Amino acid sequence: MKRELLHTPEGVRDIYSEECERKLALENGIMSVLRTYGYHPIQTPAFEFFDIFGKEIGSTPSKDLYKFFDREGNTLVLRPDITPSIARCASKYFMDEKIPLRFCYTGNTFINNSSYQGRLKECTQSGAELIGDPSVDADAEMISLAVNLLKNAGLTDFQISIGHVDFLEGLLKAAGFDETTEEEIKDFISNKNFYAVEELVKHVSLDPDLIDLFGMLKTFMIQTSHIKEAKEKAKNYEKIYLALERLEQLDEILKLYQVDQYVSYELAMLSGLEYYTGIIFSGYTFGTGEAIVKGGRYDTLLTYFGKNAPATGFVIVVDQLMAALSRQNIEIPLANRNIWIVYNCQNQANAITIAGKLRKSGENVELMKLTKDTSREMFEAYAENFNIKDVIYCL
Ligand SMILES: N[C@@H](Cc1c[nH]c[nH+]1)C(=O)O
Repeated sequence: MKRELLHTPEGVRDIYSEECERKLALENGIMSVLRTYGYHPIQTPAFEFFDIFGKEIGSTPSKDLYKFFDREGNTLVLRPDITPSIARCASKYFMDEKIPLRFCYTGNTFINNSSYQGRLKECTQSGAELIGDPSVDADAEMISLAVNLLKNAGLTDFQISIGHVDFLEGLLKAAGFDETTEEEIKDFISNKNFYAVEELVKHVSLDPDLIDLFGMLKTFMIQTSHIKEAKEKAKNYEKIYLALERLEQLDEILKLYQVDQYVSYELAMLSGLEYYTGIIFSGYTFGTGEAIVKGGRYDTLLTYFGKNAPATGFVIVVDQLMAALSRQNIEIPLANRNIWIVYNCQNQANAITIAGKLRKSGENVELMKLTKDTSREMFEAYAENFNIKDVIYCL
């Protein structure tokens, strides 16, 4: 046998035994909370036509997509993100519906990123999308839902950082920078090099209010009092003003949901996804450098599929949440452990009858036949390793 046959490619991994049970328990927990908020489950295919994730959509860059062809010569893509698929689905099946549509899902996404720092190329996301509601109430529902999902998973120490894409967009527009300078500034920001931004801004003659607003980019965990101050300075810049006002309104509603202690505001927040048009947010905790929550408002994405509907949503990155829970020693309660019935040929009928009764009463029963290669002692020893609830011998 070739040893390589046992290997998986870089960036993907097997999940088995208890880890797999924990992951499924976590996913089920997330989905049941999403159901309590009225979200309808939906499943879309793991691969789609290339155009669903094309450049205009603003999803993952083409170089990071897994692309392949079908027999007809169509270019297909393993989904890098599930939101465009839900947008396609909502447009296809609910084109004329005017009331809000709520969908929830769990599925795997595939991004062909560089393998540095052992990043996973296949991730499980559980998420929610709320389509057809332009209001700040919908933004607040998303964020409070994300907080409650994390709390329900057992996390206590986490933060959701919230920003608005129009704060930076508005600043860049008001400053009148050319495209290259805009890109340069965005690069500085994504590398958290705010001094370079200030240097650059200092050397052009800008309204002092705008310079102050640029200065706010470097502050993490902005308080609502800062947002008020910023609004004063943004009076002549509508895009920036409205973004700040939206954040203020959001904060009020998050207080009603009693989740305000888990959120903070970050005006320099950027996302790799270009389809976002409003509030964006991501969640962090100890034990993983990557976001455990990612989301935001995408009011124009559905128009690519012919439906004119605003929308917002988010995902919990299940693998990252699993990693964080494990590093924080937070147990994921497992649904039910197995009972083993160890039997020999003569007692097969009896073993099957007992197993049937136990299964009816809700137990998980695994039948273990004793052969010439196994012994009662062997099963006794294994039972501990496999975290078995009970062993019944029919011998
Ligand atoms: N699809 C986004 C998360 C999201 C869901 N809905 C809105 N945003 C991502 O993969 O990062």
